[in-house]
Amino acid sequence: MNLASLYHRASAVQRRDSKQIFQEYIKVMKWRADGRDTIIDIGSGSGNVLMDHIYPLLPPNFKAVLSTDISARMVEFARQNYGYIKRAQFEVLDIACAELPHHLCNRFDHVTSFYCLHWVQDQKRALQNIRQLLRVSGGDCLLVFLANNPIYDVYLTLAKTQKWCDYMRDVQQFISPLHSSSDPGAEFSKLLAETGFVDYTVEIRNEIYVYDGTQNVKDNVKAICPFLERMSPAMQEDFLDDIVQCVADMNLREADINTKDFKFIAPYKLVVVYARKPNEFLSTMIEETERVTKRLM
Ligand SMILES: C[S@@+](CC[C@H](N)C(=O)[O-])C[C@H]1O[C@@H](n2cnc3c(N)ncnc32)[C@H](O)[C@@H]1O
Ligand SMILES: CC(C)=CCC/C(C)=C/CC/C(C)=C/C(=O)O
Repeated sequence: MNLASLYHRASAVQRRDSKQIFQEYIKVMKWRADGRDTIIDIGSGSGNVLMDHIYPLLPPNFKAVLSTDISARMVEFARQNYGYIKRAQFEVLDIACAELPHHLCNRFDHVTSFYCLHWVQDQKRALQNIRQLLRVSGGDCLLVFLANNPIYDVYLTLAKTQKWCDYMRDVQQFISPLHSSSDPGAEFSKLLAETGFVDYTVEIRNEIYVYDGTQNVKDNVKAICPFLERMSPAMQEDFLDDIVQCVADMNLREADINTKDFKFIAPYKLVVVYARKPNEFLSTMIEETERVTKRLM
């Protein structure tokens, strides 16, 4: 994702869910007795959720918050817009990378991530890295991401058409790994156990978001759709029109008598994970086992 300024403006559902869930979990998270917490946020995008909704709720004397994203353009946009915040830092980071930069290992009291992990196909790798970001003993993470969303069915439908298949051959890479899971909670819980988290909850929340107006839903799709940058501007408009028609064919579009436009209904499943890293002894054992396993592979 690279359209930072558009995402900054067209990300209402992401802001709504992230803010609400953080307000709930702030009471559950294990904040340091000295209040000097360090936080890293994964997939911060334009930084609006982290800086406008999470940062103001952090303990008053927290030490630092690191905003990270795989996209250098997103990181630069966030730095331009929020770099004035003294305790905020900004860094490019692929949470599914094979090896974490050494300076990030075992450094953070908390890992947060909002609306990012459904973009990551290797979620086990991501969880291993998240665990390694946390301080050796303890530390916790709050992860909020999509299990499924109708936009993925729209992508899969259009990818089969003669008209768009050439632009969407890698469509599967952009579908949430849990989109077609019959039990996303169990699937992700298994990953958490396999990556050494011993104390965790996984909630699957059935949510709905209503997009008012055709242009609004187009802007929200445009902000996150990975295929548009492969098309000319004229083709982009045609593609967005076909997305809207596909949504209508799925009976997710309703006439809005007040505006003579339409409302677009998006029912989706949201995964909310809260997990704590085990104590030092157990952590060390797990990391040693992982190192030996890697050497034997
Ligand atoms: C939908 S945005 C979410 C932004 C912000 N967290 C929010 O809640 O609005 C998803 C972000 O995840 C980033 N992303 C995708 N894959 C990633 C990866 N492997 N590692 C880190 N960030 C990634 C994208 O570049 C994008 O900025
Ligand atoms: C009715 C309908 C399909 C509306 C489009 C919903 C939409 C824009 C979903 C985006 C989901 C997503 C991948 C969000 C993100 O990563 O931030």
